[in-house]
Amino acid sequence: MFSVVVPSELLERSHGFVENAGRPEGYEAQRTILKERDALAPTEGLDSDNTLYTTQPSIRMDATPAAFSDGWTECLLYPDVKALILTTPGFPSPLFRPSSRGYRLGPSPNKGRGLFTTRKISAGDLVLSERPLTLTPAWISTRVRYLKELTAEEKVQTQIYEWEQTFKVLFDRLHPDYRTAFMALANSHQRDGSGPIGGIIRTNALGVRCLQTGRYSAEEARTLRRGIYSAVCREISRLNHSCSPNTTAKFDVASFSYQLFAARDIPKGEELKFSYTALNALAEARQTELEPYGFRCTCSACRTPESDARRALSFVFPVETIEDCLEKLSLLEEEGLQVAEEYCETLKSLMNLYLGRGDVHNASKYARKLASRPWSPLADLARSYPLHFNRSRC
Ligand SMILES: C[S@@+](CC[C@H](N)C(=O)[O-])C[C@H]1O[C@@H](n2cnc3c(N)ncnc32)[C@H](O)[C@@H]1O
Repeated sequence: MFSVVVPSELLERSHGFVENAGRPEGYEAQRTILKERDALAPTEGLDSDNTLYTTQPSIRMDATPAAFSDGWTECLLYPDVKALILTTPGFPSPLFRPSSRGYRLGPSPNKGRGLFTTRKISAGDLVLSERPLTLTPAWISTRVRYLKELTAEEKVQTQIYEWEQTFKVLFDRLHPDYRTAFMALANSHQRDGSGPIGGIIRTNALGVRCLQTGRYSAEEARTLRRGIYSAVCREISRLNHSCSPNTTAKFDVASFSYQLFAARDIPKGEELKFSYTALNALAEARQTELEPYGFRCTCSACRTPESDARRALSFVFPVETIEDCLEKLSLLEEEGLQVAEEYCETLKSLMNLYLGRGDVHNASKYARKLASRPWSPLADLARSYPLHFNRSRC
């Protein structure tokens, strides 16, 4: 008998076509997962290593999506994360929505379907907000007992099979309308052993990094995805990828929603896209990151030979003088990287440099620009500066 905790890194390997995919013979699972009836029940006394199925925010058993339009999320999470959610100030606050719907779902050439604007959307505007259908850990420690020594791929396949059983319980808890929406999403993991639910999660999940409770170090979160969650959304998961994205998304714990913002002005009819990869990665590294999604990116950054050098430079460019900052902003803009935190950092530097010169007019201009990037933690800082804000946009 062999007993192994399969590291999450192994899971990353299976994509594309895997020969002999599926559950290897001869293993015995020993997971314990808690199903919960009362979403508001305290978490004290629960085993901190066992995940919990919970509906958040708490709803009545007979709730329907039509009657409760803000929706709710079926979650699989560790008890300390549930405690963090329940004690977040304002939770569960109602969804914050744009004044009118400004997008539609439609066919996107060679990309399946995607979201397109139905009116002009301005930089910094909220495009949509929604509660995810599901929220699951990006990494679950699963101890599996084997009756024979397995190959590395067989271990991965066993783990994938186990995950599917776990996800199936979550899926069965979804409201029938949500189940239909979930199953209608794309699945790029049809031939690597992933089950139908795990495949959809792997194809569509957006990372949630703000549910860290201190159990894991920043390094563990970064390299092993410990404490990071995956949210599958009905709408935002429809966004296709671009290396120069015109939107970015952020999870808000208080309203328990994913929010999508326009990173720059977007004309009517343009496809909304966000980035599935690290923004500072170079073209070949981005293509490698995209392999599990089953496509090669052909966006303009991937087709422009000078892009790599410009992208690399734009992330290391100094911000010591006003001229540096303006040059850096224009490099990032040429790369279409207004969503990068580096862009916001540069706006902050400009604001401070102009303030240092006593130039309140220009300091205010960049403070306003920073304040209109609500996805950045620096936006609040800009709003708190006693500058001459006015209503005009910059
Ligand atoms: C999260 S889904 C995006 C929505 C999907 N297009 C749909 O029809 O629901 C991810 C999948 O969309 C497709 N996709 C996303 N971005 C793409 C791109 N830039 N080029 C080609 N296909 C893309 C790939 O099939 C990928 O596995």
